[in-house]
Amino acid sequence: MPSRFLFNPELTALLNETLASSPAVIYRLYAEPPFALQYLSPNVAEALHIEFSGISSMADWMTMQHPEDRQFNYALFKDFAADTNQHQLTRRYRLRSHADEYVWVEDSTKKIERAGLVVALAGAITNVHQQQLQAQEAAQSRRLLSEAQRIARIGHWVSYPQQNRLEWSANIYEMFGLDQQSFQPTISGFMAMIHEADRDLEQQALKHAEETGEYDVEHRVCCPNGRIIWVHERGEIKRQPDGSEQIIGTVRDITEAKEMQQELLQLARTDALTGVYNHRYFMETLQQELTRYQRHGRVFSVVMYDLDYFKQLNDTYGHSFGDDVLVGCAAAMQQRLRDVDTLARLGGEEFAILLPETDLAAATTVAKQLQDCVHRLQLCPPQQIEPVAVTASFGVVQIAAKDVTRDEILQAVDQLMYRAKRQGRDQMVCDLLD
Ligand SMILES: Nc1nc2c(ncn2[C@@H]2O[C@H](COP(=O)(O)OP(=O)(O)OP(=O)(O)O)[C@@H](O)[C@H]2O)c(=O)[nH]1
Repeated sequence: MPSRFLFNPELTALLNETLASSPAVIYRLYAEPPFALQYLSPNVAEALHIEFSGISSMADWMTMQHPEDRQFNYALFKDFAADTNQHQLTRRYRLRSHADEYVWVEDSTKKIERAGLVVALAGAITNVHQQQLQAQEAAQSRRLLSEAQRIARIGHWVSYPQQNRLEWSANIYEMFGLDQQSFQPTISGFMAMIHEADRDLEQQALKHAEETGEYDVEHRVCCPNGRIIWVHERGEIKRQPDGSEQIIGTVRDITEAKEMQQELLQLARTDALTGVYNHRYFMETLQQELTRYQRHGRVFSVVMYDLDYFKQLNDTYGHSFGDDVLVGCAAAMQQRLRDVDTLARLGGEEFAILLPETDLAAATTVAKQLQDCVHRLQLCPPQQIEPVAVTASFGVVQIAAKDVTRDEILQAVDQLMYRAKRQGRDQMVCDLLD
């Protein structure tokens, strides 16, 4: 025990006896540098596992501290002692133990004042080693989790539907391009960020969650910075003892995967040479339109066309020029058609067009305009000045029987087109399929 006490020895003994088994080390210092020690409770070795002999001032205490904590800690302490507005200082630092290891302690110092003057500094030091290690471990786990979530583009959230309250992990703010300090998420605010076209999906997912407890949905989010991203959300409803609900979930940025999926889907639907739809997609779309007609009587027509004397064109000007004609012709047609129409290359130089909500008269008008498009193609073969005249033969059919199949439709329009070929080409043959 330090022997330099100002107190009455009897009182000191009493104090030492009282504090001997205390978990906190109690001390008292002079208020002026070098902050000499007035009193130190006798439990230092037991409570903090450190060797205290020879400690008589703050400077000595400093030598016991971890080199990384020392400077910062002393500066903090001196500022506190000098600052008349600061009455208490609490900080954590490491002290060298008997075993030459460092122990985390929490040191809380208060000013003792008499008649407005600081006469001493008194404090308590407690061993917080385990607590600090656990806190550091927890902080490290949080950092790792956050980092892993950032890499995986995942965030986690908790929503409280009854209170319109939403809590987001830091990654979500980053994902949506929002500032965590200034943006306050709410359920209604987030709902407003969901892409209009996906709101029904979201409502269905919420309804499903009410029934099953599980929430699972993919939708787009319109971020305030103008970016539109795709996310996959999964969650579980937790019912609280007070009857309220809480949904805990994750959100994953799947924009890249979605874009790739869309690209692949587009590739799978597209004819590589001309960029218009391919045979398979045309057949799917035709089936859908036929089903709509059978259910709701929504009228539609199909046009098929085939370029005339295309073999001759290939043979004369080369296959590559033939390709240019196919591409140029498809592009001209596409430009003329509506967004709802489906232009597809069925193979070779044969194309088909699905015209929803179009009767035979309107389909015939469209086919005439397409025929003009072909006539107007101004494509010059290599080393030629004059463009080549291109023509096509057209078959046009309006579906007027509900019991037909899509193969029968294709067969019918194909026959009409071949009739146009037989009748001399560069013309169209139109009919009802009833
Ligand atoms: N350049 C090019 N030619 C193709 C392509 N696909 C098919 N062809 C050619 O198109 C030609 C079609 O010839 P045919 O079926 O006899 O038809 P056509 O010469 O247009 O005669 P009609 O249709 O009766 O007027 C063939 O020579 C095919 O090789 C293609 O992708 N590019």
